[in-house]
Amino acid sequence: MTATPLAAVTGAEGFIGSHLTEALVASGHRVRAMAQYNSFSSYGWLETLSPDVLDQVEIVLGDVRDPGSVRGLVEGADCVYHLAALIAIPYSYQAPHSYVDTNVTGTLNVLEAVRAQGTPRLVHTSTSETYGTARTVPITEDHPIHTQSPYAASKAGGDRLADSYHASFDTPVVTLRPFNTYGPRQSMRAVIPTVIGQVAAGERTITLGDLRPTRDFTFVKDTAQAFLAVGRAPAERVVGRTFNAGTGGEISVGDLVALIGKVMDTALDVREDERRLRPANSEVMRLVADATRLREATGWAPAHDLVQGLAHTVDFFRDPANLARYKTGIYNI
Ligand SMILES: C[C@H]1O[C@H](OP(=O)(O)OP(=O)(O)OC[C@H]2O[C@@H](n3cnc4c(=O)[nH]c(N)nc43)[C@H](O)[C@@H]2O)[C@@H](O)[C@@H](O)C1=O
Repeated sequence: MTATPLAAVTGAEGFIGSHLTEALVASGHRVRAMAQYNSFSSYGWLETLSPDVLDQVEIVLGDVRDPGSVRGLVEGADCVYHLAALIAIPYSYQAPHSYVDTNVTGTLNVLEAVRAQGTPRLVHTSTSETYGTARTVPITEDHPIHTQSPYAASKAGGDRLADSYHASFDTPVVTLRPFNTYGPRQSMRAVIPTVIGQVAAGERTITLGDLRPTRDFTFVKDTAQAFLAVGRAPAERVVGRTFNAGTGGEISVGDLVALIGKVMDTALDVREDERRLRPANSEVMRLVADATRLREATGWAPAHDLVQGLAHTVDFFRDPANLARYKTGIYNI
């Protein structure tokens, strides 16, 4: 009898991490999930997972900035999924040091722990933001890196460290680069929950920042499957490589508002509020994924189109119990 594989997940209490935790359990893993202690809630979204899932989850409190807690998390794991990060782009202009501490030093701590333990696989999380405004679309992994925010720079720093550990120590790292992921449990600060929340509150004129940027919105359950796919693919196909995870679709923020209105059966007007604009030249204007490499290496393909994913997301945010959780402090920035 083979032992149940143990996956260790940083950022498990967050948006994508909680969906990944569910997907790992559904595919036969035990999960050691690291949740960051905070004064609102210890276990974030992990608290909301079903008892059947939680039966297979060992929750440890820790922080990627603390090498000791990362070492404890990684011990004995068959695969480590590193998702913990500060993710809010606007806040990175105000608190860049925090982003370097968590996204660069935190990643270094994970790499060191994996190296010391000889963990068979590390899946490191990058972001489409590292490409900056697309020079050519769709964006392949060979597109130049152009970091237009401290957030993007901190994530690219983590990516470079991951590459260097593979080159220097043969650390078995795979880098997954998700494009804009959305869905249930996403922070209300992100654009899709912001719009759904305004409509649900009875607004018919939606106020946002820049309406022109285009994005490749990818449903969170598809992103979670992309993590699983690179976590279990044969090493020779994925280790030492970077993979985009996105649908290849493209929609502007303005058109997205109209589409959410359609899904919610509500006609919407939209207004730009210049206080929400990002600093000059910092907004990434265009991101569209070419995920051919991921599909060829693992067979991954998204199972939800934008309308289907938005419908699931609207259902989640319409449930008062879910909305109440945001008010009691379960959120991720
Ligand atoms: C891949 C990437 O994905 C996320 O970053 P994000 O792109 O900021 O995500 P979003 O879905 O909130 O914005 C999409 C677009 O919508 C624009 N936008 C306009 N007006 C508002 C507005 O009023 N609010 C927000 N939140 N966005 C707005 C905004 O400027 C952007 O062009 C992070 O998780 C990040 O960690 C990450 O790596």
